[in-house]
Amino acid sequence: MVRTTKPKSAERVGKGKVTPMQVAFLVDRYLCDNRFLETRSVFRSEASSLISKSPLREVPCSLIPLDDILNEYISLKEQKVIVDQEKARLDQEKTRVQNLLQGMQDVMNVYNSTAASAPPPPAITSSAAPTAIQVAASTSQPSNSIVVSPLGGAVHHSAPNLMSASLPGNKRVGNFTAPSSTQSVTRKRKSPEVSLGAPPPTSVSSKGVMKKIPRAAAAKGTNYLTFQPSPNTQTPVNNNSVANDSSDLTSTVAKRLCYGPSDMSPPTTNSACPKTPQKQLSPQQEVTPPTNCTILTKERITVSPNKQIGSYTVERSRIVSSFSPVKSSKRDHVKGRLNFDDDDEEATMHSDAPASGDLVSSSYSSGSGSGSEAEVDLFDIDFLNENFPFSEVLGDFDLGCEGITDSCLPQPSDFHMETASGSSPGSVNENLVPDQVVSEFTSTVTEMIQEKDMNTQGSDSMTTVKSITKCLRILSPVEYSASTTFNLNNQLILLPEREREMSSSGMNGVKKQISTRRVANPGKATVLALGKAFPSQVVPQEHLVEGFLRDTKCDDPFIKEKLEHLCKTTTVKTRYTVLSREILDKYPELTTEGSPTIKQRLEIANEAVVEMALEASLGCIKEWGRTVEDITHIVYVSSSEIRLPGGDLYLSAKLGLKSDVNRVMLYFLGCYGGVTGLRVAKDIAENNPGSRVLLTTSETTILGFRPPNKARPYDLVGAALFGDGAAAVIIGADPLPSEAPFMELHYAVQQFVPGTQTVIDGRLTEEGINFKLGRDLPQKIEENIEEFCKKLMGKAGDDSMEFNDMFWTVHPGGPAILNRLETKLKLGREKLECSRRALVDYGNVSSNTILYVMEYMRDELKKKGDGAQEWGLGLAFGPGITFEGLLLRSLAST
Ligand SMILES: CC(C)(COP(=O)(O)OP(=O)(O)OC[C@H]1O[C@@H](n2cnc3c(N)ncnc32)[C@H](O)[C@@H]1OP(=O)(O)O)[C@@H](O)C(=O)NCCC(=O)NCCSC(=O)CC(=O)O
Repeated sequence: MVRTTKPKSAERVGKGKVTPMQVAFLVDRYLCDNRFLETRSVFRSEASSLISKSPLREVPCSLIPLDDILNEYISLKEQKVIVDQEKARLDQEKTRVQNLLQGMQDVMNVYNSTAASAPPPPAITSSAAPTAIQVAASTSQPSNSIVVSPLGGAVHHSAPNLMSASLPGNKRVGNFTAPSSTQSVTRKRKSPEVSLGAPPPTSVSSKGVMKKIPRAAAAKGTNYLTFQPSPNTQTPVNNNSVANDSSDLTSTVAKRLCYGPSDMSPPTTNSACPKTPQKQLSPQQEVTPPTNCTILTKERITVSPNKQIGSYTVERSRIVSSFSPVKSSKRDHVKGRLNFDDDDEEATMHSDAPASGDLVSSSYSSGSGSGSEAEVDLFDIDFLNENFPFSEVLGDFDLGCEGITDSCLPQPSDFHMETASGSSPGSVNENLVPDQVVSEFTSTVTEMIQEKDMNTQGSDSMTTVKSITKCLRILSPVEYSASTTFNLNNQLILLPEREREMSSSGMNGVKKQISTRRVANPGKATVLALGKAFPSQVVPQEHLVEGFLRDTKCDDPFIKEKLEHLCKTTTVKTRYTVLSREILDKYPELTTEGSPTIKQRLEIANEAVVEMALEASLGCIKEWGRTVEDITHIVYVSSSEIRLPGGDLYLSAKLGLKSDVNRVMLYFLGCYGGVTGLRVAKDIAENNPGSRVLLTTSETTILGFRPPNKARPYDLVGAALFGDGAAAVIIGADPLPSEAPFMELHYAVQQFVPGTQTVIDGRLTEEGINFKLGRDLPQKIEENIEEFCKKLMGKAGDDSMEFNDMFWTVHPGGPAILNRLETKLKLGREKLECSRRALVDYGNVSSNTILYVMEYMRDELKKKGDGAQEWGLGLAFGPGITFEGLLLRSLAST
């Protein structure tokens, strides 16, 4: 037993843990052991004060040799350096991983704000928006707020003086004290203002219409007469705008109102995603570390980013075995034998300072737990939300650390990696759908320190083994039709519909259904993205008559009354038009009956349709998320331009498509052209593996604008019904995980009704297009539609399916057509709701309209979730009379 009195603090050396007396004994022992007897004698006399204070005069025999202590000290120092280096390296790794995860989260946020958001509607805004609707003053009076009708010469103080509407065929509305057409067709709709009038006078483009208004000028609004919108009214367009504006896919143009003020308020962006508080992961179970110094940590986090239904699983398994007790006791042994205060006969005592072994293990053992597992529904996590705390959840996630082959770390000879990690870090679930895994990060950090050569007493050895296998698997962000199950390795997997049965009967492990989203049939064309665009001028229906009649210098009360009636019964509330005050100023001959103006009209139209098509295509490609280089084919549909080469080439060039993109131009099909485009794109996509087809439709009514005439009553129908715009979709089969198909084009049919070719009769003349619209069109459609629909339905392979079991995406040629179809097929009132909404919001925009309806239908099907129908029909009608039909399959969540 070695005892000493407690040293006074003033006598302490260094941190006060070793006393001069203890050192003196060690030196004395060293001199004795090495037989430095003379020196020892001198030392003993010189250090007699220290030695004499000790109750022991002689060095205890059991005192550990100084050499040994120093050797151990050096060894431990070396270990500490190694550990510090490793710790620094792991910190770097951690930073790297956190950056990586941040990047992933950013990508997810982008995904969230596009694919997961509802598509935007056409301009117009919520009445609640803090907006002043502005009406442009005449371009000739840029600085005042009075609207001047250049045609009538009258000065008006109200909006009805403004704008024009243009219509296809012979039905056109005139009188365009419209805003300068220098406003871009494609201006962002985020502007809080809906401007009605012309921007500051700008030089009129030689080409006519679509020059962009300088933003600053538009913002100043010096040439605008400002109207306050009614706070209590909101057009359906507004509703849709708010509901759909999040995707930012469409032309976000600051629209100018034509023909006066409206109750429209500016478009708003609605990209907010519901933020759901995250569930806390269940706390890890604390376990008492066993006494073996092996640390095994295994974490697997499997996340399905499907926000609808999903699962997030955290699996942590750690076994922490402390170091060999011998190790710590060795140190204690050393210390103890120096400690003269200890009561223990063996002079062992516990140190306040951590043992060197603790230094090695401390950075890993803190979270020691065992076999904990947390599982959280993605309903509550909102994985794609920007607040999803990836980095928090993943904490000290280690990626890419396989190479902990730091040469300074001794490798244990008896350590097997597989044993430690418990799984192969690189193993990929063989049950996953090909291409479904977007990314997988697996990392194994293994650290092994074997202290073999420490000069310690006895058989002490220290072996530290740390293996951390962490696997983050991000399944396809596509809301894939799948059931979820866990494979043998307990990895979460998603199975497509066609594999579900197999999984339910034969799969081992836990099976858990997290998503029932439908998968497109292999090889079938799907709609992968959608975009739309509109020209700058907005035409509020209630102001159309006055402006149109003024611009066309028509004062016939009969025509006025009839047009007013039709403006109401068409149900249209807003339309967009290329034709503007500026154009009418430049081309006054457009309002003169019989004047040869085809050249002027084409000058305007050719440029305008391509510009709108460009904007719609860009929005669509943005939503799609891939690059223009990935577009292999383009189908361009328009009945509003004529030139060689056609708009397909101009559009391809402006988009920067590859020069070997395969182009198809579909001219002058009329209102069914959008569905024809879908059919052609479908054929291309299904017959060219890997192809991606951009279908763009673009129309303006400028070719058919002309003054009203009693001899052409159908012109008035057109004036009250038609609008301008563009739309685009990407079509492709076998979607990639990064793509988000929402509709399958399952089957397509075109058919004409014999003997009806004169019902819609369009003729190109020197004066533009004359478009005769037969009164009997709704009836002809009614008579033939049922058989046509049944033909399409039959391809779904479900004999029991009835019309009301499907969703209906129908071109809204006019209310009479929709009403007759609804009555004939005994459809529920809600079945044609999307068609009616598109008609109200945009009017009949010819070939584009079906795509606007499809966009609304996409939203509806998503909203319905489980209640959404799987099968639907897409229908459009036009000259011929031609029916174009598609059997559609919704891929929305169910
Ligand atoms: C236009 C309507 C909204 C009007 O409905 P109403 O409820 O007012 O009642 P209504 O049908 O009696 O029509 C009102 C007045 O307009 C006249 N009227 C209606 N349609 C007419 C036409 N095509 N030609 C000439 N006049 C017409 C009626 O004779 C009547 O006049 P009076 O009182 O003097 O008797 C509706 O008829 C309708 O939706 N029609 C279908 C429009 C259409 O054809 N769309 C397809 C566009 S072409 C297309 O989409 C494809 C393509 O372009 O390729």
